[in-house]
Amino acid sequence: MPSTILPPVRHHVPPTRTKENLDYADLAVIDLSKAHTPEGRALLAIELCDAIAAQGFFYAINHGYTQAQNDRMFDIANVPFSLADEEKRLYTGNVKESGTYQGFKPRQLWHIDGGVHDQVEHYNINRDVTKRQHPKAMRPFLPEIEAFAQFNHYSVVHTILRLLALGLGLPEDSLVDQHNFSTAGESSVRFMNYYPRTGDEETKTNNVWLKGHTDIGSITVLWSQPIAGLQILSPDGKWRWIKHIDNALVINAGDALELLSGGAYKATIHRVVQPPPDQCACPRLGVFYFAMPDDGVRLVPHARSSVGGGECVGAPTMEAWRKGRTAAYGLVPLRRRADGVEEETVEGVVVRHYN
Ligand SMILES: O=C(O)CCC(=O)C(=O)O
Ligand SMILES: [Fe+2]
Repeated sequence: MPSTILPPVRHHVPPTRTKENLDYADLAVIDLSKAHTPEGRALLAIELCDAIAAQGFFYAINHGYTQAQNDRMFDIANVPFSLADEEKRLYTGNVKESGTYQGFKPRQLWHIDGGVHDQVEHYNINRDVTKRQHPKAMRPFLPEIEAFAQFNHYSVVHTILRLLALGLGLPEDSLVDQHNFSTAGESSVRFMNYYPRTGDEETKTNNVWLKGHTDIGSITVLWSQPIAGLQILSPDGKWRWIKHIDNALVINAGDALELLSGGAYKATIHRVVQPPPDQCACPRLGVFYFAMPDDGVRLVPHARSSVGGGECVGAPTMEAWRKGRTAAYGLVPLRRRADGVEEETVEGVVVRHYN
């Protein structure tokens, strides 16, 4: 029988939530425990499609992970950021050449604005945790990280994809069949740490830490954490804050889902800005699961869906899309439109960045 004693890890004490009265987005809360029956899924599919059409982002609760399991993953998430710089360098991925974020994404890689680069570090682990070597300090936690990836993939992402397929009038497993856990692809766990910036960096970027963007993959699962900063572009054109809910998931659609659904599920534009004054001095630790279709999936709409599709000449595969997007993001000059939105073209598709 496997041991139930988990390797020790320093406890990450989450900062208290902000007392500022922020303009929060009013997001739907989807109760995933209702997805266990076909009747429940039929009802949830309607709720979910309405939520995605209204705001693009939604919360998921009753997903099956306890608060204690969630806390433990944040403790583990903090481990890579406490390593010595030399160790971090050894495990830094070559983002531009490889078109993947596996390993460390160092600070200052991406240009944000006015010559200022990011202060975001992340450590990315493919759901196949054996794909790369990990720093020694991370190795004791790999079985838990793998179990966490499986939980996100099967219990959260597959559940959502079934509901989304139903919403398109497709057989329930149509999208699930394009997101296999063991097929080549880049669905990954990401631990992310934002470091406070200088006043000069804040001024030159208008307090933007991560520019307005859409995510590359199909579904992003963000494990809600107390430091405010994430904002979504609401349908009325205003940026609104995402509120923290204990042990909830904040979920959104990305580019790949927009392409597979023929635009029925839009990739929502979001950004990260400087947290409010009572939180802005703390590093902002995040835990994510970025789900992507399998590398070989061509990003064309499902032919039998209610939005039609199937024919999309020259549409990229997921592999080409994720590599093209990753290699370009924050690293290539952008075309600035008269309205301030910046553009680049990846695999023949126009990608926009918002400030
Ligand atoms: O840190 C956050 O809250 C969001 C990060 C994000 O949007 C991303 O990594 O794509
Ligand atoms: Fe994002």
